[in-house]
Amino acid sequence: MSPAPVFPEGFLWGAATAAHQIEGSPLADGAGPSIWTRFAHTPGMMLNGDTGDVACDHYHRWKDDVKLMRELGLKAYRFSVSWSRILPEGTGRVNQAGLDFYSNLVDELLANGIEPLLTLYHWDLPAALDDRGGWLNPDIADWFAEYARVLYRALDGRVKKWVTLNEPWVVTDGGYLHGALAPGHRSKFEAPIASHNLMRAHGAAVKAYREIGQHEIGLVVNIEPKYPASDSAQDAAAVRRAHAYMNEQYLHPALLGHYPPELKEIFGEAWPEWPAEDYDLIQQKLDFVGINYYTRSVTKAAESYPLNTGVVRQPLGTYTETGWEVFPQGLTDLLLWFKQTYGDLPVYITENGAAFFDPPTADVDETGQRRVRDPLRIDYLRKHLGAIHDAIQAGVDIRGYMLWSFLDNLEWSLGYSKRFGMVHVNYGTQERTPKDSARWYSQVIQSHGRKL
Ligand SMILES: N#[N+]C[C@@H]1[C@@H](O)[C@H](O)[C@@H](O)[C@@H]2O[C@H]12
Repeated sequence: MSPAPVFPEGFLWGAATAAHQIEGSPLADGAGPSIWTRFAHTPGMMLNGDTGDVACDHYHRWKDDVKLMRELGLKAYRFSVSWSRILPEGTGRVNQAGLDFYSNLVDELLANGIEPLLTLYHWDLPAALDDRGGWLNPDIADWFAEYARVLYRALDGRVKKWVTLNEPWVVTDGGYLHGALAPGHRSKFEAPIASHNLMRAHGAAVKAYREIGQHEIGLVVNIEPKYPASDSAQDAAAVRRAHAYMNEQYLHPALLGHYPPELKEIFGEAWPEWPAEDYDLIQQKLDFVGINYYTRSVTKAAESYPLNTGVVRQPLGTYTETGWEVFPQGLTDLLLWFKQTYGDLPVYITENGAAFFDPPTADVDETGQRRVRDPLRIDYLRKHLGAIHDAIQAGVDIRGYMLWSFLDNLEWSLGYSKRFGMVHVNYGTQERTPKDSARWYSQVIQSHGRKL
């Protein structure tokens, strides 16, 4: 029997969400529309025509949700702020009601012994800024820093862990290259510009934090290990391109001050030469990096735009509802790569979880209590926490784990069709029901990981 895993003293056990995915009421109390308010109301963009107009109604149920977090024993909660609740036009006028919402949420978390981790940008750009070019306009670095300063001045001290951007790769790959996500652009020329401006904005926000803040700030990236489908030179080159495009495109400029050379190869004429001062702005000292991990990709050379790579489905693999292979070893491999490439910067696993089929309404067990059995999710979480522990044992400085997600929620353009929550949401009644995985995670937290 292997000894029970031991996680470091102070390891932070939590869960994560994002504003547009859970709050609902996107235009309440003076808030301005975001690109997701617009995108969701554009016919054909969202599965089943779902929108974030109601979502989990967290905008009204936040106190009960925090109470449930405490009952489940969460020590931390990662959430995002909707920029257009704070600055309805994206810059200028501050909407005090929006600021009050998040200030009250932070106070309630702290009153319940839960540490807030605040993400400034989780994809819901103010529509008013998109009208001015959004992430394609270089001025957005200043706009983002202005927004960040409003929050730093209002919340720093109560919030001690800040994140600038969530998954810049998804913002550009989904929103500017392939068009599946807001604002729905499809341009090989726009994607590198959006990526670069996201990273400039990240740097500007970190720089602003150093002038105002007293605590910690970092960047959250979604990265996944790329394994070659064969030992051919073509597949090795495909892995190199896919790895650079997803795993190095944002971490390299943020931590090393340059882009991987493969990006010029991938984008060709669409890859600009950036001024040196941009790299100085982007490469600001960080206190941590957040890694969102879900799956791996077994990668082959293939005709595709613009990477010329393909993903090979594994015949003996286990796959989630989103078609992602369950591969915990990939998380250990990735964390070891991170340490080897970027050094001993502290890491939080800021998202990890899986969508498996859960019923739209909870069952009722023999005692008359609502219940949602989700053994596949428990197995997924147990194995990935084991993979994290292996990386810790190998010397990676991992400081915490934020399960994705606290609640079932709006899975962006997939609507409510995918359930990632440890807590089930009946979207008809808004009833919350902790799934078996939530009860299991409570035990993990209480035992500090020994009861994996
Ligand atoms: N898909 N999926 C689940 C999850 C998504 O819901 C989050 O908003 C993103 O940060 C990240 O993509 C991961």
